[in-house]
Amino acid sequence: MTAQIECADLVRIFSAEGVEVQALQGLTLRVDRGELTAVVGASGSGKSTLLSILSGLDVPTAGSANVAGHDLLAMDTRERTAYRRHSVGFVWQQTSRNLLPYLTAGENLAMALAVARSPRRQRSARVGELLDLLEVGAVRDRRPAQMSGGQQQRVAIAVALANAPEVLFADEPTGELDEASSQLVFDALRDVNERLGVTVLIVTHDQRVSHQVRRTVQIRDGRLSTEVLRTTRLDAQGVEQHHAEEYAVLDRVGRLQLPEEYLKALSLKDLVRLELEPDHVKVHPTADEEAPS
Ligand SMILES: Nc1ncnc2c1ncn2[C@@H]1O[C@H](COP(=O)(O)OP(=O)(O)OP(=O)(O)O)[C@@H](O)[C@H]1O
Repeated sequence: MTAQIECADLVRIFSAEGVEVQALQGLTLRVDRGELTAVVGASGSGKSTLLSILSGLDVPTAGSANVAGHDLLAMDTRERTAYRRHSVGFVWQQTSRNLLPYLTAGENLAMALAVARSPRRQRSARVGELLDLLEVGAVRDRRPAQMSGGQQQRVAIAVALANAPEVLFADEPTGELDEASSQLVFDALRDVNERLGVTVLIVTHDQRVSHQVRRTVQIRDGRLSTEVLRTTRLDAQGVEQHHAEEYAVLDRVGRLQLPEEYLKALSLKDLVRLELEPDHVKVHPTADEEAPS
């Protein structure tokens, strides 16, 4: 498989009024071409910082980042603009960032196609095709305020696909939607991923996204901590069974983050005792009297 997004040891330090904040602390992530992946994490974990870097809006303090064959640290301003215009697409949480309020769905899309330099004579047909793909052909002549939240986001996905991007980034795409509309938007993202083969990265604080995608990676304190992989199998009756398994991410130097509930359940802190067994590693809490003074 070819990597479509590859970040290694990403560090981003912000300095404000003499205080340093390490938003990313050595984050490593690989997403293969055609994958549909979600990045989840609590507020402040570093999700927006990662997305700003991947979308070419920000540069990391250290590490490497490569998207669709572009080295994001080596690009000059012109290459950065071309990268954003031709290689990647964006869907943001707020409609106002995705669609112009005074244009209809069709006009928004036609404008995105013009910016993407799509041949003029094919534009009208492309508008129809993309709106139909997202099942929002019926709102072609409506302005955003005349659409439901779910329709706005699906039109936004159509607009994001206007430049036929290799990678689609979606930042909290369901943040302002109810459960039913969120489902439609996730279905739409899954559909464009499957039908067009575009690599999709969804960034969200909503843990429920892991039911919607095959792979969910969790950021904690600016680093990947766990990964949930969902698989679908057919049972003996031929009925689809979904199975989700959570893995801890082990980085190149052997660091891993234990899930917070494990730390709490066994009061694990500061020092733990490790024991190597033939096929696994045990982690024991250290009793106070055991701990070196
Ligand atoms: N421009 C900045 N200057 C200073 N600190 C920043 C800046 N941007 C982000 N941070 C800090 O970096 C850390 C990670 O922030 P980030 O916005 O990436 O998290 P997040 O997971 O996207 O959070 P949220 O879900 O609330 O948007 C936070 O501690 C944040 O306060």
